[in-house]
Amino acid sequence: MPPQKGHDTPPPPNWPEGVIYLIKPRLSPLFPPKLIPLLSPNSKTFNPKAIKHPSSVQIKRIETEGHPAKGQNGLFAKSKIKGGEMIIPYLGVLHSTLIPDDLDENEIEILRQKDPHSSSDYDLSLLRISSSDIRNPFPGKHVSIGIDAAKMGNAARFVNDYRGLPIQNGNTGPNAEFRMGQGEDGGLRMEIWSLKGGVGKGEEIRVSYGKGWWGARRGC
Ligand SMILES: C[S@@+](CC[C@H](N)C(=O)[O-])C[C@H]1O[C@@H](n2cnc3c(N)ncnc32)[C@H](O)[C@@H]1O
Repeated sequence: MPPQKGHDTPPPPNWPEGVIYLIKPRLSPLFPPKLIPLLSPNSKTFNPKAIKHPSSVQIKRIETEGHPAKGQNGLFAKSKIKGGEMIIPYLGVLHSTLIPDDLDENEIEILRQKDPHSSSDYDLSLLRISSSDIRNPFPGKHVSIGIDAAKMGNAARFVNDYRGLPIQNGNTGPNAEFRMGQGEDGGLRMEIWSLKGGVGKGEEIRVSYGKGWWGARRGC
């Protein structure tokens, strides 16, 4: 089968149809060029380096009875991952929201609902800066930058949250976490790191999406 149009390179096994495989983050067409120095502090241009699929992880369909994401995919360790290792950067579309300081809560909510990324289950917050931050090129506006992997991303988009997942190696909590990091090119990015105990061969990599993520979806 020829590679799906739009992929950066042929995707890893079990990659779903309809999602574009990336080895570099992409900028949303609406991303303001003035914000690029925030992403690439060492350069005025956005020119990230390619990131290969790590041999330590694989995407697998979840068949385990009782797993709340049964029938979906998850991210699994193909070989043992030691504690405190960077497992994989989270790639997707980098997008931004500018919120004027003088908006009230209702107006902010209307702005949020207009943002197509706000309803994505694959959207991570990368950076928020207040209007008074000296790095902020938009006076009077709060800037948020996110990474949305709903339509395009790498294997990191398959990492599930630990809540409600079956016990694994005596553990029901997360074995990995999101951390802000910098690529070889100095570019700001979000990464998945193993926690202290590491991840055993064959085990699912599980993070916490945070209470806010679940609160927004459960309406609590
Ligand atoms: C970032 S995606 C994770 C990958 C997803 N399982 C897939 O196959 O594309 C987030 C989605 O995974 C599912 N998910 C992740 N963790 C979950 C959990 N602890 N309980 C139930 N669903 C979960 C939910 O459907 C959620 O919207």
